[in-house]
Amino acid sequence: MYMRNFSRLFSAMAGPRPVVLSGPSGAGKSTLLKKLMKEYDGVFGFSVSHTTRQPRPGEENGKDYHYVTKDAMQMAVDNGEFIESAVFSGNTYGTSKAAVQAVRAKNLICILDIDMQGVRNIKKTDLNAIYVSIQAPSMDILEKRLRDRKTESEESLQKRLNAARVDVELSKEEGMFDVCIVNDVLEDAYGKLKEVLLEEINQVKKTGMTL
Ligand SMILES: Nc1ncnc2c1ncn2[C@@H]1O[C@H](COP(=O)(O)OP(=O)(O)OP(=O)(O)O)[C@@H](O)[C@H]1O
Ligand SMILES: Nc1nc2c(ncn2[C@@H]2O[C@H](COP(=O)(O)O)[C@@H](O)[C@H]2O)c(=O)[nH]1
Repeated sequence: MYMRNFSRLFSAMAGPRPVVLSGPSGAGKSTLLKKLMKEYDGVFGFSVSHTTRQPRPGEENGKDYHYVTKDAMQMAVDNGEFIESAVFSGNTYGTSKAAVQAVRAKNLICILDIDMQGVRNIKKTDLNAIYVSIQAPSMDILEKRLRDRKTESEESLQKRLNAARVDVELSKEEGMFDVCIVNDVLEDAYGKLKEVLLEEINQVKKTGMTL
């Protein structure tokens, strides 16, 4: 029900199409979106999710995530504050209506970095997003990247690798994604991502200049 209300409110706000990045943990979504936001300052805005997981070293509350307790998250979900929420690797994550509206109010391209459950739920809304799957070249490379990132305990790493195996299969479903980018050489993957988003980028740049 709240999803439909949100959709009505959202479709009333014309603007650039949001971009959903999804793919296994460690595939390189954050790396790619940070490059995009740095190169196109004033074009993209990140939808800051809520999470019950602990912040990693270097992550900032309100910038990378809104870090909340399980109780606070549950209360906000029950209040209908989220467009979607999902449990991933033992923690809850969610996209609030406020996070997306904050970006859209500035007429920026809203980027969401969400898991496959989130993709399925966002697809039920009127967000009219561009869905981009980011994949690692292989499970071995994915595991190496996750281990080298040094953010996960062995238990969390195994949970993420298990989720990744499911994720890889689900992402092959017909019509799930508009495009799939294999993030092997970072600059090549980044080039492909820019190519996919070029039309939206140019539109925002053009509109920005006439404001
Ligand atoms: N093309 C690449 N080649 C080598 N290493 C990469 C490449 N892309 C990203 N990495 C590295 O792999 C690790 C995982 O990348 P990143 O954190 O961006 O993944 P993610 O998909 O956002 O993961 P999560 O879903 O867990 O947030 C990071 O240490 C990053 O520096
Ligand atoms: N469904 C949602 N998934 C989300 C959201 N924010 C992040 N994520 C996904 O969670 C995993 C793990 O992220 P990490 O930062 O702990 O490594 C990753 O796949 C993200 O894409 C959200 O709001 N909703």
